[in-house]
Amino acid sequence: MYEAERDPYCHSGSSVLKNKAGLTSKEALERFETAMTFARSEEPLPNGRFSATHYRAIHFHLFQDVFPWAGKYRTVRIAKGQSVFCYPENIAAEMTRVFAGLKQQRYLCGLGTSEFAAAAAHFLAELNAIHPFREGNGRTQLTFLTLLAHQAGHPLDLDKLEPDAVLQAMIASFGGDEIDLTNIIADLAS
Ligand SMILES: Nc1ncnc2c1ncn2[C@@H]1O[C@H](COP(=O)(O)OP(=O)(O)OP(=O)(O)O)[C@@H](O)[C@H]1O
Repeated sequence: MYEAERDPYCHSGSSVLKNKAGLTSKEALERFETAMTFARSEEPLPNGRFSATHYRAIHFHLFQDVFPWAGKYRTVRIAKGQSVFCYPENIAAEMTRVFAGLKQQRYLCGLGTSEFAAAAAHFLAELNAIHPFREGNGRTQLTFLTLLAHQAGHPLDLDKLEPDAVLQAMIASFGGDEIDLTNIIADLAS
């Protein structure tokens, strides 16, 4: 049923997201997205209190040149592979819940590396299951995790990051298995 619905984020008859540059080819949009988000990632990132508002501000910062809805929660249902993400009507409440949990855990400060990695993996798995934005969730997750890890005293060495392994670990985390994701974060943090 969802597959048959028209995606208001795309022009009719196309699967390319409407964008600020008016690009209509998937490849051109990907190149544009990569260039613009890279340039924005080199700028100072928005300061914030590691809240849902802060998370949205980071998405806005990275994607402001690309999508008119940067920083805004999606309004359509989305899935990847077998993973069906949070329905749009529940996103705001779920984001509030997950970020309240982060606050309750004192933003993961004061933990040893393995405890930090396990808690960060769980947080990331929950964020991924929500997938609050129509696009750009992965880049926002990684940017936010980098900031969170830094302030928690476990700065990440992103040169060690292996995108394929992270993707497999994220998919496993959707099914409730957070071990690989925990190990990857522990490795990046040490
Ligand atoms: N089948 C899946 N199940 C669960 N999570 C998935 C699946 N496929 C990809 N993901 C996760 O979804 C996120 C990517 O989401 P999205 O495509 O919105 O972000 P992006 O920033 O546009 O893309 P990317 O992270 O690939 O640059 C990543 O964290 C990725 O690990």
